[in-house]
This record gives sequence, C-alpha cells and structure tokens, in this order.
Amino acid sequence: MTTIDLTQITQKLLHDSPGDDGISLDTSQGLDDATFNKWAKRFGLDPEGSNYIVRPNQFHDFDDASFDPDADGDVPIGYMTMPPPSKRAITETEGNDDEFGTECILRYSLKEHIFSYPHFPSPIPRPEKPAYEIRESPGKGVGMYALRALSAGELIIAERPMLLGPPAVNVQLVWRRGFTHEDKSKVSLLEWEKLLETVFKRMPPENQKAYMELANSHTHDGSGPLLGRFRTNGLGIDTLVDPFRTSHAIHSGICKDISRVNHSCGPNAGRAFDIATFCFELRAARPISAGEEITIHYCSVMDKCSLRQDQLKPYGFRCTCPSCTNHVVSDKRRASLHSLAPLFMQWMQDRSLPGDYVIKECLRLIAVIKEEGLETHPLYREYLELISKCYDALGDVGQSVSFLRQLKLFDKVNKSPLYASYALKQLGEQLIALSRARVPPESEKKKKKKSKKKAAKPADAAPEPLEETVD
Ligand SMILES: C[S@@+](CC[C@H](N)C(=O)[O-])C[C@H]1O[C@@H](n2cnc3c(N)ncnc32)[C@H](O)[C@@H]1O
Repeated sequence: MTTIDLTQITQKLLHDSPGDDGISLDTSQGLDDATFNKWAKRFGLDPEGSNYIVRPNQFHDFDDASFDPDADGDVPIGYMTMPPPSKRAITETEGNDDEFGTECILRYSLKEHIFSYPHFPSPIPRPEKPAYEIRESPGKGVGMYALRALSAGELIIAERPMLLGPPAVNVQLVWRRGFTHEDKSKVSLLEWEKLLETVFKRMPPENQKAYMELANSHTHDGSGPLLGRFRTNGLGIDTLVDPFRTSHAIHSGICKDISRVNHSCGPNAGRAFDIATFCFELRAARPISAGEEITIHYCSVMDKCSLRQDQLKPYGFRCTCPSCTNHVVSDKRRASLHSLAPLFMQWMQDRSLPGDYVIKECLRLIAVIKEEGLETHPLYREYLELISKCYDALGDVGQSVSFLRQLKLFDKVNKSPLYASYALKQLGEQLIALSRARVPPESEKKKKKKSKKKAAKPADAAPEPLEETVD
C-alpha cells in the first residue's frame, strides 16, 4: 500500500461532496481498485497516491437562522454558541455581562433539549469572596489552590466552559480494500481536529490563548494540538443527556480554570455541570484549608491502585497521592467498602436485631471513606441516607435530619444522574437479596417434592392453593 497523504486528500475533500451517483460510500469491505480509482479521479486525486477518501461530514452552523434541521434525514450535528447571545442578554441584566458563551459541538436534538431546560439560561452563581488561585504545583505543572479555608459544600467557582463537545465524531470514509483499522483511526483523529478548528476559530481571542496554554498529554498518539488539549483537559458532563438517543456519549467541557485542577484518588473537591447556568460548579467535598491544593479525580477511585494508574496513563503521570503511596493498606480499605442496602433490608425485617445494627456499620464505613478521602463517592451518600432512615425508623428526628443535611450537601457537590443509576443498581441488589431470602434452599425443595408425592391426591380432588415460598 502506498503512503497516506492526509493533508492532500482531506484538504481537497473538505470542500467537495461525493454527491449521489449510486455508489455506497461506507461499505464495510472497502472499494475494489477500479471503483476506488473512479472516486479518486472524481476528486482530482492521484489514485496511486491515496488509499482513502473522506466523505465530507455535514457539520451545520446552528447559529445560522436559515438552518433547517429537517432537511437532513438523520439528527444533524453542528456547532453553535451556548447560550446564544440573544438568550444571554437575560443574564446580562443580572450582572453577568462579562461571561462569554460556550462554543459547542452537539446534535440538534441536544440543542433543543438545552433550550427547553427549566430556567435556561440562568445567571452564573459567584462565590462570596475569591476562593482560589492558579499557581505552580510541584511536579504537576500548575494547579488550583485554596486562597482561604473552605467549608464542605462551598462553591469554589462556577465556570462556563470555553468549548464543549462529544468525545468523537463519526467520519464516513471511502477506502481502498485493505485500508487498515489504524489508518482509519488516523483519519478520524484528523477529522476531529478539523471540526475543533472550526469551533476554535469562533472563540474570543482571549479564550483561544487560554485554550492553547492548557496542558497537552496527547502529543504522540496522532491527536492534533486542539484534540490533544481536548482529551487532556475535558471534564465529563454526565448531566447533559440527549433525550432522543438511547446510547449517549458523555460530552466534555474545557474550562480556563477548572481544567487546571489536578488529580487525586482522594479528591477534596467535586464538580458538576449545571445545564441551567451552562456552567461547571466546583465545590469543596470536605473542609479545605487555606493554601491546600484543590483536587478532583480523573479515574475510577474504587478500583485498586494498579488499575487506577493504568487509567491515568493517557494523562502522562503516575499518581503519588497518599492512597497510591500507601496502596497495600489503601487497596484493602477501599475493597472493604460495599453497599449496606441489604443489611438495612435485613434490619427492617428482623425486629430482634439491635437498633444501631445498621447505623454502627454505616459509621464504621464512613470512617473508612474519610480515611481514604472518598467523600465524593456515591457509597458515602448511601451510608448517610441509611443512617438517616434508621434514625427516622427509631423515631430520632433530630439525628435523622442531621444526616439528611449531610446528604443534601453531598448532592449539592455531586449533582449527577450517576447517583440515580447507582441507586437503581442498589435497588436491584436489594431485590436479588430479598428473592434469595424467599427461595428455599435446594435440599428443602427436594424434601417438599417428596412429601408432596407421598400425599398425592386423586385427580378429582379440589385443587391446592398455590404453593407459597414466603417464610
Ligand atoms: C487537566 S490538566 C491539569 C492541569 C495541569 N497540571 C496544568 O499544568 O495545566 C492534566 C495534566 O496535569 C498533570 N497532572 C494532573 N494531576 C496530576 C498528578 N496528580 N500528578 C502529576 N501530574 C498531574 C498531568 O500532566 C495531566 O496530564
């Protein structure tokens, strides 16, 4: 196969469309030489010098008032400023006129969802006093530091991202038979870079400068300079779900300041995206002292240290947080954290168990959560909720409300549908635990069958009531 000249082909094809002359462009096998050459010639390419043709993607300008979303068969994908200037005027009257809109890459259906979101766009909340500074973080580039003591739940910054988009775009290719998977992924990366370039050019110059100053850990994997920074600094947004798509990609936002927050496996801050203000909110997950570095997590904190280090590899560093340094003890502690919902169900059903049966266990595991710095993990929320429920069942309203308050604080820091799905998973586990409790062990089933056979009734006897397995 001849070498791929990405620049020659993509630059040419960016402005041309294959049109419709009956050839399937996205055949999974690739085109035989004769068909491929026909297409290459049509684009004025030297057939010998290329192995693929990119079908120009139709990325629409949603800010353009003449754009017709129904003209395309599929849900169109495009770019726009969010909130658009016309809508942003509402926030300007509230004193937020210094804010810019986010340059977004999104599907039209998601745009509509955002526009119909209650109270969109709302004014951006501000902390009472400046809460942080960005400065050098030894061995990590720069980082974010607390300027003053912060209490749990306190807002550190609400920030509108400079840029927002899905993790990848589909590139439809026409390729010569034999074009490899690796070749295709190179083209995808290049196409993604081009789309980012389109939105990058729409950003105000100060944001372009701030974007290019961000860290880039993807310099050797085929990512261009914009995509590299997008992948290094993207903050996942799980609240932004396109209601018209069953499987959704988690969009990422790039911020000037929040993207400077470094990672820790025991982070002291949590971030969440609020659609109404179209901002990330960064809040303290536990009390933070003045001068302390503010951290979030980039990986699955419940995984053991070796797995976490693997997940962090694309960011180009090895984590040296206290849990990673002391990983033998820490891995054990983290592995001991588990859902206590089944224990709660057991306590609710068995009145002979002591009143503090679940509370004691929850408090024991909350102590582990605190030792490991996992106050942003949904298990912490579960323990708080269970304690509150237990106290409620015991008639201790004061204690119940006190734990409910802590739970509300957690929700303020971590508003995320992830917790809803986590709660559903737990519900599933509870149901499984319950059904196990209701199904008699195999040996008992056999005994029952035998005794039934012995006591078999004549065919005309009255039917028995349905057998119940309830204990
Ligand atoms: C999102 S940026 C964070 C801000 C970055 N430190 C900077 O200077 O712009 C992610 C990059 O920060 C660095 N980083 C983040 N957390 C780190 C940590 N715990 N230890 C070492 N480097 C870290 C890595 O280079 C990573 O690719």
